[in-house]
Amino acid sequence: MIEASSLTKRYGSLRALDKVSFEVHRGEVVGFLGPNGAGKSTTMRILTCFLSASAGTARVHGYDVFDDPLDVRRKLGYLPQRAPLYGEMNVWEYLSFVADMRGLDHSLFKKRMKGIVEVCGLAQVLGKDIGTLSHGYRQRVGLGQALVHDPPILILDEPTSDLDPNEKAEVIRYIKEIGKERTILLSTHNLSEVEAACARAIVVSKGRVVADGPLDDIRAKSGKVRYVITVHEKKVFEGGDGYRSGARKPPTAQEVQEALSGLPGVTSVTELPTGDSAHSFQLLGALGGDIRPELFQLVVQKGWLLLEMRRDSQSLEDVFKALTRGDERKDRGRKLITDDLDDEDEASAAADDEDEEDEDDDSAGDEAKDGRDGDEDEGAEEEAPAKKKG
Ligand SMILES: Nc1ncnc2c1ncn2[C@@H]1O[C@H](COP(=O)(O)OP(=O)(O)OP(=O)(O)O)[C@@H](O)[C@H]1O
Repeated sequence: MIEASSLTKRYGSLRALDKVSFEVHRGEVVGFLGPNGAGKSTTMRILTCFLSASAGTARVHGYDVFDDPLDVRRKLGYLPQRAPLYGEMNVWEYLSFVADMRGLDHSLFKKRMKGIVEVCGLAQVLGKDIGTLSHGYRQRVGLGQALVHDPPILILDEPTSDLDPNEKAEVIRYIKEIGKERTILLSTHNLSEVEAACARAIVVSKGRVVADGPLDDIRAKSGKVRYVITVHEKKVFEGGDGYRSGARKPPTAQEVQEALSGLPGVTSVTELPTGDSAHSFQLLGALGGDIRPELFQLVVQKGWLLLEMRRDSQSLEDVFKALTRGDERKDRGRKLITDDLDDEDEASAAADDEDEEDEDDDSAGDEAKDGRDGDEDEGAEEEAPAKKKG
């Protein structure tokens, strides 16, 4: 449904995308992950025909984003980072306006609205001015506008940024619902959202794809497995049994740490924050083995009171950090275009750079014109639609 092939994008001397390639298949909800400045929005804006690539190709639902932008736009709904909303319109008027722009006749729009209102949770606010809505509701309206023409593919650029935790959870719930029948590419910084909504993720760092696959495969990328063990620090049982009796003294954190570090296969032991009455440690070990039996034996032998023991592959967050380490907002170290341009790239770079000097996030729609498609009106439609008079 989405196919990006060696997409490269230069902004002046900065190579924002460097041969980005991936595919998204029918029915998938794919997380598009990366730190600030990794190139997520740039990729999404190319896929949605708001920006032209400096090199490479992209197809959406079989249509080329450069050659067939109108067909591409018919097949996809796009929620940019800042949803294109008009504060003084009420929700119904706004969605009806978007439907007009999409060429939907009114009866079809009304029919569609039933589903959209339900799936985006808009029933309570249809008559309210958008300017008076909370961020969470505005994002739901943004989702609604992306769905008006019933597209099979949705591209959502950080739809939950700026939302409070409750609003985030709500919007993710609606995205999951929408994802039952559609293909979705969802960019976010929030790893728990990816874990909640997606089975697969693509991780980008410094303009390159550094991981692409099912979440479990990405978690396993570190090749390490994590154990968490928590023992009680001073538990005394009613009947006098527990640490107070016999030789069993409450263990100190140092004692526990040393004993855990001595287990075979353990590569690192880190203390985790806990309440006052427990010692908790994270252990890293090789993916192949399982040291839980040895852990259990150690606990028994030492007479510790075990509160928790679990084993999981490293968290997505750990792997994400490892994969994108050194990717900084300021683009330090990002490859400059003069590094390794081929002749063709170099010839077009100067012209592209001139075109792109004026680009900023609010000038959507003015970029798909550098010789690839030139369809400016359509480009302006989604991200900054011209408002209808009257
Ligand atoms: N119009 C532009 N002109 C010049 N540089 C740009 C422009 N848009 C983006 N960039 C740069 O390109 C790189 C990729 O930006 P992009 O917005 O695609 O990243 P992102 O992963 O979406 O980041 P964020 O999560 O912060 O939105 C960044 O270094 C950014 O500063």
